[in-house]
Amino acid sequence: MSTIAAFYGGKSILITGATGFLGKVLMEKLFRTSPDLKVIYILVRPKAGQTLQQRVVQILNSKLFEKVKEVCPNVHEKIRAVYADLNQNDLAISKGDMQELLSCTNIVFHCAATVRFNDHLRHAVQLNVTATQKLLLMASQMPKLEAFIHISTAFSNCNLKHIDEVIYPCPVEPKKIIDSMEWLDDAIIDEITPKLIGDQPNTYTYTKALGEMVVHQEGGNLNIAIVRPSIVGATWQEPFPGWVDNLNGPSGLIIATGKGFLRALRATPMAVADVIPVDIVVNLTLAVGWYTAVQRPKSTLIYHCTSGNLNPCYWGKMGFQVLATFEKIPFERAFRRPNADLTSNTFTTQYWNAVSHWAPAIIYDFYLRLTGRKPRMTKLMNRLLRTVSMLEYFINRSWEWSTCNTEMLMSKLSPEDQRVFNFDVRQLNWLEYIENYVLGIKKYLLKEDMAGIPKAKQHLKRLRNIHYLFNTALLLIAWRLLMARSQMARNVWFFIVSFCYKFLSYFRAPSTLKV
Ligand SMILES: CCCCCCCCCCCCCCCCCCCCCCCCCC(=O)SCCNC(=O)CCNC(=O)[C@H](O)C(C)(C)COP(=O)(O)OP(=O)(O)OC[C@H]1O[C@@H](n2cnc3c(N)ncnc32)[C@H](O)[C@@H]1OP(=O)(O)O
Ligand SMILES: NC(=O)C1=CN([C@@H]2O[C@H](COP(=O)(O)OP(=O)(O)OC[C@H]3O[C@@H](n4cnc5c(N)ncnc54)[C@H](OP(=O)(O)O)[C@@H]3O)[C@@H](O)[C@H]2O)C=CC1
Repeated sequence: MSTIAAFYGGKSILITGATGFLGKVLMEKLFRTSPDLKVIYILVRPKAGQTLQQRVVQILNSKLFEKVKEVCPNVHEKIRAVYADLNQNDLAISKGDMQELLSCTNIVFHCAATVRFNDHLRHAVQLNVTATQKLLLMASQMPKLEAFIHISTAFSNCNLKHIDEVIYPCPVEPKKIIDSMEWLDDAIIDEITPKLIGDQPNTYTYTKALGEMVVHQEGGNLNIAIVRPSIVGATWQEPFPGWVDNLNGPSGLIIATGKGFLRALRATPMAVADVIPVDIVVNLTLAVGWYTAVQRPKSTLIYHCTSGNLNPCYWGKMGFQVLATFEKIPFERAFRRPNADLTSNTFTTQYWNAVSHWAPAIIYDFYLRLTGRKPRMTKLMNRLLRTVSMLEYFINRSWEWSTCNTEMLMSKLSPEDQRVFNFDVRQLNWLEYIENYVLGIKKYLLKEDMAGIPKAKQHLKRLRNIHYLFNTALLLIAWRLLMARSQMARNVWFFIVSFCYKFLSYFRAPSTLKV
């Protein structure tokens, strides 16, 4: 029997961000391995016209939870959705709910965050810093609390090249930032944001670093640990390979490449693609929860959940494998054939942007206009290239994360726990993982049917023929124009034609002799 699974049995667990990518996989694993847990409280807000209950039902009815429903048939009774909005100062939790949470919770997993790189600083601070502060305050009033696990990111200190499992000081104290957000107006915040974030690339990594500092400063006597995952990708093994349900990290760019929109990317092929499967992150997080509660380490331990130092994959290799997978498993209704280049040269990137992104988009919009339809490709391209520019920082650099605490924890696990809560990234086969990732995007994100693959392949063949035809026509037109204007071009043309003629006559002569 797994010690970790047994530990969560009978426990009341509070999860924030349970409706997010990581939160859902965390909840699934908890129910699957510890079906006898008492209750999982999830802090949820209504969204997109759905009530809390509708959101929970939607999650439970998804493919991700199919196995859980077999192992834990009464799973719906064990989830308690609590209305909360972490954007509000009091978190908008009702008095009754608050009392229940305070008196019953044994473990807190704080996953909620805004992960948007370009979020307004006020909003990012509210969610990633102030809400963390409020949750710590709540946790300090929970008499039965055994551990508080905070999910941060390995990129919270991405202004450094080598990152240890420690909290680095912030140039401005989080408390001062929180205070200033209360009285500064949006325009002034916009103005000072670049100065405040300094050498951090965006408000997300900046506020995640502030969030860690808040945990460090205001954790008091709580039993706290911080997990820092790198770029979280689709599931590796559990509950099944390739599950993913949002565009974050590489997923959006894989779609854009597979659909033929993205044909070139400013990325360093030899930079480490520090992607980590979401089930590895979840297994580590649950092991950390157990260890923190049972061993009660004297200080707050930080765990890096990264792949680069133990089993590195590079952006070049990843791109190559993604393209190879499209040969076998193409996406439907592609705009162009998937074929992209990675280049670290800015000039080449601009050239490819003009030739491979803007030109086809403008031509296609022209065609749409001619056929009486609304042009949309240039707008889409604009958004795509803006997104790409936001991600470029992370695909042109490599970082080194030390993983001493993570390795220490692995060594403390029994062989059974190492199997059930496997977070050994050395066992991951990248080629297989990437193939399953692309397949998972097709199935679970794009919701495309596998039966449509032959048709998608035919569509790509048609696109290839159009591509060849278009290029040939373009070449002929260019040549015709050149011939009309340049004597030199005419001379070259004459030389080529007479050479071909002589070449053919040479072969014709012996064959005529034979006859
Ligand atoms: C041999 C060689 C062969 C070579 C072959 C070459 C082959 C090449 C193969 C290529 C594949 C392999 C390479 C993969 C590279 C991966 C890089 C990953 C780096 C990630 C690092 C993460 C590190 C930090 C990790 C963390 O700790 S954080 C967790 C990660 N956090 C995020 O990933 C948030 C990202 N997003 C945003 O930050 C916001 O989204 C924002 C983007 C600002 C827009 O923001 P905005 O302009 O305001 O507009 P939106 O409305 O948001 O979006 C506007 C529209 O863009 C859509 N869209 C949102 N996102 C994405 C996204 N990703 N990708 C694509 N589209 C996206 C959205 O759907 C909407 O489309 P629509 O619905 O309009 O059609
Ligand atoms: N994805 C990645 O690549 C990485 C993620 N991380 C960290 O992992 C954690 C989880 O990320 P991930 O699952 O990918 O992110 P998602 O964007 O998928 O999920 C974010 C979660 O936070 C919730 N949330 C956001 N705003 C509020 C609010 N005002 N009130 C209540 N809940 C709110 C969302 O709820 P709702 O559904 O209502 O929007 C959602 O459940 C984050 O802390 C992130 O920083 C770290 C490294 C990489």
